[in-house]
Amino acid sequence: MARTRTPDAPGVPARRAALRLLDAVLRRGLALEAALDQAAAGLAKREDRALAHAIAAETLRRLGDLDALIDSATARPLPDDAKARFVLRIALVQALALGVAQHAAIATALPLVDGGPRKLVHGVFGTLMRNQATLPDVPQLPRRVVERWREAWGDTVLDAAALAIASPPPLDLSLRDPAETERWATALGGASLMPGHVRLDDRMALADRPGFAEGAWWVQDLAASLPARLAGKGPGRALDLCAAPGGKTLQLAAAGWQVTALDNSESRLARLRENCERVALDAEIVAADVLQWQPDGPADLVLLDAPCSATGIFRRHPDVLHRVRPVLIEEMAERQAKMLARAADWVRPGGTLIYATCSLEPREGEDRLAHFLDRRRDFALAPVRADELPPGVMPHERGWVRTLPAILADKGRLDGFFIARLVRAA
Ligand SMILES: C[S@@+](CC[C@H](N)C(=O)[O-])C[C@H]1O[C@@H](n2cnc3c(N)ncnc32)[C@H](O)[C@@H]1O
Repeated sequence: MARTRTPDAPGVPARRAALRLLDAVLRRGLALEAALDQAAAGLAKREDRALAHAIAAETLRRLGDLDALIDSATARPLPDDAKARFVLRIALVQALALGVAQHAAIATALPLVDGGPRKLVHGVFGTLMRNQATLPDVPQLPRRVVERWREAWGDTVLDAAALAIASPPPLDLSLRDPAETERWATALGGASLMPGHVRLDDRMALADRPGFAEGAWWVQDLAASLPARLAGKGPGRALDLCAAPGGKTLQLAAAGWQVTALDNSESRLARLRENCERVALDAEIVAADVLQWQPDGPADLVLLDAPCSATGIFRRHPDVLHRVRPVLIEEMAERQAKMLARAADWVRPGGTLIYATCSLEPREGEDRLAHFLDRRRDFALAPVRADELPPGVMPHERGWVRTLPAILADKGRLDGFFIARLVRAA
């Protein structure tokens, strides 16, 4: 006979959704954002959905430290996938990182154990609280990430990456009109790191901020805004490949390009369309697969913001720290090589190709560029100059851009991006 569960007390459904989210990321390898709709399906209130997301995201940022605490308080380590471990992570992260009162954190977590070891969970949580357990100031990164990034970038960048997840990332805005940078930085109470950019530190709702309704700006990480900045100004025909939700489309359109924005995700294109409408900028929108589609003719500019492991945006998407494995990186690198080969064919002689990924994996950046230049003698790097980048960000000596979490450390840091600008021989 099916067991009926007594209805959850207030506060429990959000924690149950957080548990489903963690399960989706850690046991099924899904992306946090992709799992959110299903995990939070039963939650009527937006605040509950936001709380479930915040608990899961902070748990993923702090996973190693939470597990170390749990292991310090159990006689034998709980299996990695034990429900008791998941529930303890959820209770502890609330009490130690999210400012939830201890009694509320444990009272709303215990019902998640269902028929499991409630006493054990209660006991471990109680012991840690009595011992005044704390989380370290600098979170530990997962071992696999440490190994990969140490080899690629060294210890300084690794330390910066750990520090980068200790505090919430700033919110960057791109302005429709860079000439109005000072005006909007003042009106929004933010700081500008280069023309057309404003950085905010508070978490006020976007729609309540000056300039939102009139479409004066859109949310876009500063590093993510660099590829389209490096395209310069139109006029000309631009293909924005893998365009949704459209940050770069808006930049290109605002800079005077006649943009065709292509993506294979209808739902993400719907957001691109909304963004274009709000900001009153125009683009031709195409729902298609880069690996199948053909344009009518060549373009002056092709920007390929290729799908990637997204490990460069680990501050906002900490799930990548746990679910991205070498096999996924290789799959992505292969797809990027195919996309880049097609994108290159669509650039007119003398035109520009920009390749970008929000990844901290050289396989998706530097290696892709080397592989491409080896095969396409009709393309050469158009070296990026320091004065095209925010002060404090330098191009690589060979002309591409690699942003790392150690850059602009005192100003809120940057996401990890790789950007190469190439020209096709005339
Ligand atoms: C890094 S995101 C793009 C971000 C976007 N350029 C921006 O600035 O807002 C990568 C995009 O690639 C799209 N994508 C993945 N595979 C694709 C394919 N085969 N053809 C077209 N788009 C694809 C995804 O739907 C996703 O929107």
